[in-house]
Amino acid sequence: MEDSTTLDKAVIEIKDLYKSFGDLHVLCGVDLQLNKGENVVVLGRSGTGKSVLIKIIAGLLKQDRGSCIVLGEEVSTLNEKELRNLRLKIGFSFQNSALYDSMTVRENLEFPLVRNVANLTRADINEQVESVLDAVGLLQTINQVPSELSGGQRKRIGIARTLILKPEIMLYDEPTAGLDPITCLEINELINEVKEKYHTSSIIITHDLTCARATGDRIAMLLDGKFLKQGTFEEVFDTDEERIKSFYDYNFIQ
Ligand SMILES: Nc1ncnc2c1ncn2[C@@H]1O[C@H](COP(=O)(O)OP(=O)(O)OP(=O)(O)O)[C@@H](O)[C@H]1O
Repeated sequence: MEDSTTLDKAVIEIKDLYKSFGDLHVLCGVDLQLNKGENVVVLGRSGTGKSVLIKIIAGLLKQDRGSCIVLGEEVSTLNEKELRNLRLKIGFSFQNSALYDSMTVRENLEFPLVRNVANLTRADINEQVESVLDAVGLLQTINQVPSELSGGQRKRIGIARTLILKPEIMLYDEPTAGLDPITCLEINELINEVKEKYHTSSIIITHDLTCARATGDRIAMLLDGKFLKQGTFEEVFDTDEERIKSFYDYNFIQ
């Protein structure tokens, strides 16, 4: 019997999810719950199906079996209009921040706002752009173009661009990939600040254990198509399970 208080708190509820591509069985009975205000890290080696999982959550792929309920709605049953509405409540931070190179930071941030929110005055737009830039610590870059920014700064602007629509859920795909260790720490801090300031619930996809430890209230370890273990960082890695131990050792001896 489900606990109704737990269900009320869930913003994403995935149950017994399966996804194959021909003979390639990628997800084989995945269960995952993201609660309101929580950061869940999905850890797994390359090719284990982390991106496939994110795409099912975003309605970009359909599962073969099982359910994926996001903000109370089974994603696979939504039509295009319903999907668009749902996606407005989800902020996607992708590996390449995909900013528009020809636009300034200000214009990059205005773009999603003007496109998705009706009846904003010039003052509203300025206020929201400046507020979100301030939140990511980059107000001073407002008139610069992406090519003048560092990789870490571009990542922050990418996050700001998703935050400007005030999403309830953030999906971070490899937020620290390709960044130097200090910048990685700054991005980890930012992910935690976003949770506090914007009250988001987040799934963070990574194979960076430092990021996982710094940002995850809970870690879910994806292996062979299933979550092998879920818990705090210590709970997951304090184990005799060989596959988890080797994942840990490999990451820290690189
Ligand atoms: N549309 C698709 N058609 C066929 N195979 C696919 C498709 N999408 C993903 N796959 C396969 O599913 C497997 C899981 O891919 P996925 O991109 O989810 O891995 P990942 O865990 O995100 O890896 P990485 O960390 O390298 O990004 C891979 O073998 C991939 O080739």
